[in-house]
Amino acid sequence: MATRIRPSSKRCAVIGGSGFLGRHLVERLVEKGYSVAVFDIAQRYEVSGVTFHQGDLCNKQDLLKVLKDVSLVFHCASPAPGCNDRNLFWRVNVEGTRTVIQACQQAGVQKLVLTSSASVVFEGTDIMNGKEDLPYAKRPIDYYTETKIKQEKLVLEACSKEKDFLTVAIRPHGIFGPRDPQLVPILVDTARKGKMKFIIGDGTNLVDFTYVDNVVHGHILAAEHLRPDSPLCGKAYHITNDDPIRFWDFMSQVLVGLGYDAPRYHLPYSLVYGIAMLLWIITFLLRPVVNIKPTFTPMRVALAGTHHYYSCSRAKQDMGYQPVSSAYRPLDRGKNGDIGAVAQSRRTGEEV
Ligand SMILES: NC(=O)C1=CN([C@@H]2O[C@H](COP(=O)(O)OP(=O)(O)OC[C@H]3O[C@@H](n4cnc5c(N)ncnc54)[C@H](O)[C@@H]3O)[C@@H](O)[C@H]2O)C=CC1
Ligand SMILES: CC(C)CCC[C@@H](C)[C@H]1CC[C@H]2C3=C(CC[C@]12C)[C@@]1(C)CCC(=O)C[C@@H]1CC3
Repeated sequence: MATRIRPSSKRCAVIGGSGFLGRHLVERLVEKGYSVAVFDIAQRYEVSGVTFHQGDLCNKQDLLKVLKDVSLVFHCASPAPGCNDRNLFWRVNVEGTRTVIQACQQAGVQKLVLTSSASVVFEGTDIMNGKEDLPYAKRPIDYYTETKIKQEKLVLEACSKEKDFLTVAIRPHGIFGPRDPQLVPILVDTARKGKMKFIIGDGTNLVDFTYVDNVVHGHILAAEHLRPDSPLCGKAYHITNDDPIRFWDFMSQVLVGLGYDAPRYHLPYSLVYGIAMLLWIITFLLRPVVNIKPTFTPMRVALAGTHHYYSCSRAKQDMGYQPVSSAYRPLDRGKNGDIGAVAQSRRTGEEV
């Protein structure tokens, strides 16, 4: 029987490596001396020493070409949470992740680190200092959450010491930082349309917004601590700034920092949630005729009006996690308005 030569543990692949989080992860891995292959449906940048492979993760043959000589895989690809296409979410997050697992096993990959989401336990009601043992949402609030739950279960259940295939899931929440395609752009777009005048609820709800460097750090620590004898095998880990902030303070600081007015007038949470639900039903019924994208989806309203912050004590205990960038407040924006650039400058010492 032919023996397979194990690739170096510093050879890895990042599926979804062209995305926001993926690119930060790739850059940090390169800094740490890893040799990195990116697999993504699109190539959006170039980094010396990184190889790019354009392909769909639902295609096993495409994946096998890249995974054949890596020992570690990070899977951080997903359709954008705001997209409302159930078939796409199922195809990529569920069927595609099944294909990723099979391809990893067939190629002899030893470790798979999944980017899951803390939203897998969020049902639209308050979560305060939530630990990883909270049950998965029984009534997921949207297709994104529904398929992230399935995806996480698939990856964690595939963990097998006998098969020499170890898995772990990282659950970040509300990631922000340089090149964020979602949080600040959606917020600014909403403000430009004059729709950010209202505070949903009493405005005191605490949430986690997590700086992208911390999320990257959590992923790499998880990969490096994932061994057959470690407690990480087949487990999920919250990664946060360990510094929850009032949702509406964060929003106001970003908006005021960028020259917009802070939201001022309060609206009752249940009223706004009810309207968002009604709008969602109407857009669903009208979808065969016209494709409308409401700004205030039930998921966004729920996130804006409830507490949702999580404990990262399991990550501290099992992998020595500590936030690498903590005392950041979004008011400290750069000259160009890129709030993430400020936190990055704290790390690099550059002026922004
Ligand atoms: N941004 C956030 O606040 C949070 C994100 N996450 C998770 O983090 C991960 C990364 O998210 P972001 O970087 O924010 O998103 P992103 O949209 O910037 O990156 C996702 C990447 O996946 C790629 N991709 C999508 N479908 C693919 C397919 N079929 N085959 C190959 N590549 C494909 C896209 O081209 C993109 O480059 C996702 O799994 C997301 O669920 C979890 C919690 C919070
Ligand atoms: C329209 C306003 C009420 C809200 C504008 C800001 C929102 C765009 C963001 C506030 C919390 C964010 C968030 C996510 C996306 C962007 C927000 C809704 C996620 C859903 C991204 C994917 C995840 O896994 C969980 C995130 C939770 C927080």
